[in-house]
Amino acid sequence: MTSRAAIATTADTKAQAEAHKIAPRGAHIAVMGLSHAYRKADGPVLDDINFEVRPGEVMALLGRSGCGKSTLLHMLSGLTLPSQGEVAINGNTVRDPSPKWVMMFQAPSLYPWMTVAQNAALGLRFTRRGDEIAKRVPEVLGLVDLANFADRNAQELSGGQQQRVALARSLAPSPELLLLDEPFSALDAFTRRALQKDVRKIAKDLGLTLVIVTHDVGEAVRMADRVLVLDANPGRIAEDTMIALTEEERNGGNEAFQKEHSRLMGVYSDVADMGDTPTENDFAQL
Ligand SMILES: Nc1ncnc2c1ncn2[C@@H]1O[C@H](COP(=O)(O)OP(=O)(O)OP(=O)(O)O)[C@@H](O)[C@H]1O
Repeated sequence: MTSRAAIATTADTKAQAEAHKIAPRGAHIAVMGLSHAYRKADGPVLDDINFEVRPGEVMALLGRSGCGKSTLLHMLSGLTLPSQGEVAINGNTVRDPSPKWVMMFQAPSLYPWMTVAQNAALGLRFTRRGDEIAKRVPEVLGLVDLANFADRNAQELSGGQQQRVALARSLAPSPELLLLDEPFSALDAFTRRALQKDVRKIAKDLGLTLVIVTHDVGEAVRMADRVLVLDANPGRIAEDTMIALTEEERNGGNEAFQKEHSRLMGVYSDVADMGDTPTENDFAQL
């Protein structure tokens, strides 16, 4: 007789295989000698940035307000072109936005009068892949845990649920790369943590590459395999560090997490010249 555990394992494997069919392998990113000035007179916002992101890696860009994180993310997406240097994705220079790399922002920007399913379908409509909607939308709503909300109006959802719809809309065209610009910063702590965990899991299950901009050390420790800490005026990479935690440890409330959080907080404090070290209060928020 087949055991329950065996059935569960088969189902998991099938779900994973399906998930891998949904999205291709994550993108490889190479940033080479990138510098940028919005206006010559103001001097560079970013100066000589060089790094690579491996396919399937989750990378956090951590830095103080104004250090150029969003500017760098816009350059990864092709929304802004650098004054010098280049971004290459899978070996091709990025010159324009593409449905293969999608951005998510703090505001989910849904159409409130449309249903969840209609909003989730927009990415496919805009890329003229309307024929895939019937199959893809239920798949991505399942991934973001909103399968039962397909027919609800977007305005009836909570902020966290709306961000899940925005995520489903981003995932529908099967991107290789997700670029997140502080997407959870307007949410309460519990909703934020649930989304941090789920987005990392989805990226890992699908093999997507993920780059997230944040100034929240806890978010970087929970989500990232690797963190680039940016210096300001001009923005430069001051530290490139791995987060060595298991998936379970990333949930917080354990010694390994607190150690990584404390270490990264120390690095960030030094780079950002905040002159403070982690306190008991910082841990109270973990
Ligand atoms: N379109 C623009 N035109 C001119 N200057 C800009 C433009 N966008 C950003 N800047 C300037 O570039 C610098 C970096 O801005 P950016 O938004 O990239 O920083 P950030 O690290 O993402 O900040 P935050 O965490 O507050 O969002 C800032 O001094 C900002 O004023």
